[in-house]
This record gives sequence, C-alpha cells and structure tokens, in this order.
Amino acid sequence: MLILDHVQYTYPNTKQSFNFNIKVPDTGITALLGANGAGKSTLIRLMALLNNADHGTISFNNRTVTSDALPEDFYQEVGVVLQDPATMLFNTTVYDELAYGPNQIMPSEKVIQLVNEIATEFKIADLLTQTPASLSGGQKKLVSIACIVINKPSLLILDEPFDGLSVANINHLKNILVKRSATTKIIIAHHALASIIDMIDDAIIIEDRQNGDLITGKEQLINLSGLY
Ligand SMILES: Nc1ncnc2c1ncn2[C@@H]1O[C@H](COP(=O)(O)OP(=O)(O)OP(=O)(O)O)[C@@H](O)[C@H]1O
Repeated sequence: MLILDHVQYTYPNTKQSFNFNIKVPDTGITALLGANGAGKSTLIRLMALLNNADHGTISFNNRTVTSDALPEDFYQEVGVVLQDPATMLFNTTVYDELAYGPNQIMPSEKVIQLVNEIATEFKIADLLTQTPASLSGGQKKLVSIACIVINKPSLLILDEPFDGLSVANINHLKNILVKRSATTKIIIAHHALASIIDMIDDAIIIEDRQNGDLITGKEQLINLSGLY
C-alpha cells in the first residue's frame, strides 16, 4: 500500500540527510522505532507528503505520489497526526474541530451524529463546547487524533500518539486503535517498544537517519524491546 523506494531527503538548513527504502506492511499496526533524532518524524513528514523527497519515489496504493502532483483524495485516504497537536487545532470549539472533515462530505444531521459517536468513543464528549486552546496537552492530543480518525482514513499515521496521556487514556487509546486496525492500516512512531509491544504487529527500525529492518514476529520484537 505504501512504499518508499530509495527516498532521499536533506533538510536545507541543517543539511541532515535521510535515506528511506521501506515497504510498509499492508495491514495491522506497524511501529516506527528509533532513538531520539533518528528520523521518525522526518519519515512521517515524507510519508504524509508534507516534505518533498529530493530523490526516489513514494507510492501509495500503486500510484506514485508527490506533494506537487497530489492525488485529490490523498488526504481522505491518509490521515496524519503530527507530534505537536497544537499545530492541528484551529477551530473555535472542539465540536467544530471534529466536524471540520465530515462537513466537507456529508449533511449536517449526519455530521452531528458522527461527532457524537466519535466523542463518546474517545471519551471527549464533555469537551465539545470548549475552545481547543483551553485544553490540557493530553486533551489536545486526544482531540487531534479523534479529528483525523473521524474521517476514516484507510491509512492512519500517528507521531507519538501516547505522549502526554495518562495511563487510563493510553490504555483507552490503545483499545480504540487495535479495534480500528481491523479496517485501517496504522503506523505509530514511538520511542519505547515495550510499552506498545502488546498492540503492534511489526516494527520498522530507523537508525542514523536510515531505515533498518522490518521486524516481524512477537519473539523478535520482544528481543528488541531492551534496545528501542
Ligand atoms: N525542521 C527541521 N529543520 C532542520 N533539521 C531538522 C528539522 N526537523 C528535524 N531535523 C533534523 O533531523 C533529525 C531527525 O529529527 P526527527 O524529528 O525526524 O527525529 P525523531 O526520530 O522523530 O526524534 P524524536 O524521537 O526525538 O522525536 C534531527 O536531529 C534534526 O537535526
């Protein structure tokens, strides 16, 4: 579904260079693992076409995609939540934030129903009338994820989704993602394998700004959990 074929990228200012050659497994939950600064967020920005590769190709569902030739439906199919949720929240209320995507494609009575369903699923119904800027860091994180999940993307990419969440909310979000992974491919960048090993199917290791191996199998993942 998502393939990065010899993708190279260099930040113009810091000259940090990255090389990614990755075939993301088509189903389940894939972890992106690596030390701080290894390149997980950079990889996500490339996958999401927020940064343009200097060389190589990215293909999604057998189509080559670039931000210059963006397929019209790309961001309906691919939902991305970046590390800092504040960058994603710009509406007046949490309700408007959640309704933003659905409002583009369905009538308002359906939107109301869907927003209420997702707010219940994420346990954020009591926040609907609040302004996003007034939320706590963890609440912003949950709302920003719910805002993308509500659009039912076929590929969901989450950069450090559990950062800043309480244990109860981490467990709740894990349950939501595992349930949704039956119909949605999910990629999660995370820096502590042990804390997500129960929910992932495989992992891509990023080392020194390059991708390493695709790790599959519970035993192999457990063997790595002391390192990542
Ligand atoms: N906007 C930017 N401009 C220039 N260089 C950047 C930028 N963002 C990241 N870099 C460089 O790329 C490197 C990798 O950063 P990246 O955020 O991709 O790592 P990461 O694996 O997500 O790290 P962390 O686990 O700490 O979030 C950094 O060391 C930094 O020097």
